[in-house]
Amino acid sequence: MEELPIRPRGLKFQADFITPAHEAKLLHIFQHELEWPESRNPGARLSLHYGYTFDYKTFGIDPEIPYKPFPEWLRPLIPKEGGRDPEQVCLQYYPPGAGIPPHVDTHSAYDQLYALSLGSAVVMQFRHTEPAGAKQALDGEGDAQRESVDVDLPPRSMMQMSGDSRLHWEHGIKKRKKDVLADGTVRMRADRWSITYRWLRDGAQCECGDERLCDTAQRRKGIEREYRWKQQKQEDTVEQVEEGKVLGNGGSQDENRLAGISSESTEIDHRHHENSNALLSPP
Ligand SMILES: O=C(O)CCC(=O)C(=O)O
Ligand SMILES: [Fe+2]
Repeated sequence: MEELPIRPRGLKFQADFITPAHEAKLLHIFQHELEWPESRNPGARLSLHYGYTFDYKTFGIDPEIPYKPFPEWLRPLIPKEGGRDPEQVCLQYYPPGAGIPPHVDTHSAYDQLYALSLGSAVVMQFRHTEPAGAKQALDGEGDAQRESVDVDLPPRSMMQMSGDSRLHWEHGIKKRKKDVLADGTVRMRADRWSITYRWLRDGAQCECGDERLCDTAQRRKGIEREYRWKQQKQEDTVEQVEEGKVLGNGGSQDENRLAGISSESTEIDHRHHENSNALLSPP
């Protein structure tokens, strides 16, 4: 696959991964043979999952949910570069006007990531937030700087998110019925399907260290903070004993929670975390 010569780096692309005739057969299957879940909100994105289900409590495969074998039509659509079959494949349907909020696919859970587009073309936004103080001349926003890049996803194209595009940029699709292209053309959206392929990361820990986007880095930071907090508490206690002060019971439950850590970890669905600056609770 060819890497696109753009920021974010690491975005690889293959146009015409399948023929229009093959695509037409798939769309027929998607529209007439598959049972889609009932939509809670009319006009929203729908998802069907194949393979294993990831458990966000244990950060491993959910043993409660049986493996769902890949259907025959899916087999020829699996990218070969992955080496082995992906552990998880997600088919999504986007009616015109549907989107997916900006997110990064959970770092610790998943390693490689590919997505095949079918039906309508759509514009996907990649965005990157540079922490305050970084030199790049980007759009200023508060103390951080945000860069946004539109990537057009034509039908039948396969995209791989690797490197920066996988780990350090968020991606999403705006909820709207039309896209405005780089040359100003307004393009109406129609029905779109995508197939996302995910390979589980060995050991379920990511080493990228990006505290904005990486759940492993965020969890480690939380544990480190708690450790420092406990150390400090111990040192204070020793000082108090030495000074002959009266001791409390070592801190209430509330105090023992991590200080200053928000934990809004929004899930797009059960297999997939929408990014937030989420910090997980200590294990
Ligand atoms: O619809 C797509 O092309 C990608 C969707 C996505 O970002 C995801 O499922 O994680
Ligand atoms: Fe994603």
